[in-house]
Amino acid sequence: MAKDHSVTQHAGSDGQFRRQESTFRSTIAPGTEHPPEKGRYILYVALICPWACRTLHVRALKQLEDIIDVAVLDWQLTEKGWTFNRRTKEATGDPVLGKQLIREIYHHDDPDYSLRYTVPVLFDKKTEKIVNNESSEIIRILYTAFDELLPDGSPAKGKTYLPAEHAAEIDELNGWIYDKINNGVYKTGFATKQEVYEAHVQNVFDGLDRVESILSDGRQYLVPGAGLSEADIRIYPTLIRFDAAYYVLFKCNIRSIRDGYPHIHRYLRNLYWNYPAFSDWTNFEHIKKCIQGYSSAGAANGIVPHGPVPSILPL
Ligand SMILES: N[C@@H](CCC(=O)N[C@@H](CS)C(=O)NCC(=O)O)C(=O)O
Repeated sequence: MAKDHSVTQHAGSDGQFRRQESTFRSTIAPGTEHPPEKGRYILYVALICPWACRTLHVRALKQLEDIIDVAVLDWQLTEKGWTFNRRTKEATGDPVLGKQLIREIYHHDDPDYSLRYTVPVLFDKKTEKIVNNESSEIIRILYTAFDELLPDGSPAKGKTYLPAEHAAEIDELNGWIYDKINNGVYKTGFATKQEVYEAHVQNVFDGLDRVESILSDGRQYLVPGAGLSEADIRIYPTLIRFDAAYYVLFKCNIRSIRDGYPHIHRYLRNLYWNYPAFSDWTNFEHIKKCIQGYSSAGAANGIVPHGPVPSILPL
């Protein structure tokens, strides 16, 4: 059996949080161990998690709701990791193996697995194996792997969010947005030394300043020529959680999006209000509860912060 690590410890002795490399990195393709098949795969997710939600947004954009199943975990990251507790109406339990904890899914595949038990997990119900636990790869799998199963005439068929002619530009944005914003908020929030926190919080706001300046020409998408693209899909889950969660929980509070970044705020509300694939899979209740979930040992005292009110402003 794998030895346990501490789920609640995120930073090393130098006060720095370093995200581990995901280890399940297979794909879904015809003729492989994991061929595309309706109803064969399930995504294990927590709705508080931005990495998991990017896979849900793509699942919805690609109209794969009838093809790939979803299991929603409880909102709280406990000392045993994510659980299948069913305290909210969204929580599904584990419909495949009937497990109680996400770590049991990992150990079902690999009894020796001893790294972090993260979501999302893309799981093959037939082989009972984890296909992939890296969201940036899962979304790319979803762009194409199931296209042959989509009905003819479906606008999602053949639609990729990484068009070849814009791939380099999207990758360039992904690189620094990951470092400064997506992962930047975690590096800030999990820092356990003041000077480490100070450096990272500045980095987050440098990143937001840069995004604000890109969007200041009024564009609706980060790469206008590509329309909605992976760059937007990857930044959205962090931006939508920013004021409700990261501003409070991770002390990313130099400015809020709502009051400090008019162009990002406009851009974010456009994505939320005009794309059900984003809003349907944005659950502010779970997002706000995560503050309680992540801070059980800290000053949160089990209280879920009330604001911001409303959770998102109208367009
Ligand atoms: N590289 C992974 C990161 C996923 C990740 O860190 N998920 C967090 C939730 S937001 C998690 O499950 N954390 C549990 C833990 O670290 O114990 C991905 O993008 O898929």
